[in-house]
Amino acid sequence: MRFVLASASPRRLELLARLGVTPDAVDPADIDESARRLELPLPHARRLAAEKAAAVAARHPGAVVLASDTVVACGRRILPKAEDRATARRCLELLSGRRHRVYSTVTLIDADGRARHRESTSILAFKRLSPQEIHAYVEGGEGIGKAGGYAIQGFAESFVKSLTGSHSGVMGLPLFETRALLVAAGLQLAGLQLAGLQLG
Ligand SMILES: Cc1cn([C@H]2C[C@H](O)[C@@H](COP(=O)(O)OP(=O)(O)OP(=O)(O)O)O2)c(=O)[nH]c1=O
Repeated sequence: MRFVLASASPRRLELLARLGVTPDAVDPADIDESARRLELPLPHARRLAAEKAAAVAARHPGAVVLASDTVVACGRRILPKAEDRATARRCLELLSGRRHRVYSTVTLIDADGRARHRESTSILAFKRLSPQEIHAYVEGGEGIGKAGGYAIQGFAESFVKSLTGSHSGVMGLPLFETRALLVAAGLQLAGLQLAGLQLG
């Protein structure tokens, strides 16, 4: 069975490797990720994971395709993926001293073309960040290319006063939900087998 990861994110490939899964191909969907007017954060994340999976499945008939989307949200507001320093700074100013949510959605299309979906919601509280801390973090560049302008897998973990939910979900691929989808599609998870654990 061919397995295709529909993602350009190196974090997703790394996280998948923790489940003992190496895709046969990595084929980023490259779809329009802009939010629709009045679209709320979770429906937005659901729609994008589904659209990424469908776009890539169309290019790989008969393969199992996994896609994911991660959205950082402050209330009803979707924070952008910070493609430059000015955007990253605005995101951190907004997140400073507040609680926010991170939605990570996963869609898996199996070899028969059936789509299954899971999602994880995390609630994080950031410490209050001084202008100097924001400046230093943004100049360091770690948050560039990341939703919400920060990377929990890096220095930004030290901004997190509390996290309820999924650390891997915040990074981009929630492993609990992903494992369940892979097992349901009949993929062999080497890590679990080596450990002699039961799947399912
Ligand atoms: C909040 C947060 C996000 N991110 C990353 C994960 C995702 O790569 C990115 C969110 O953007 P996404 O649009 O979910 O993913 P992507 O465009 O990078 O990759 P693709 O659509 O091809 O799968 O932000 C972190 O790495 N750490 C974090 O703490």
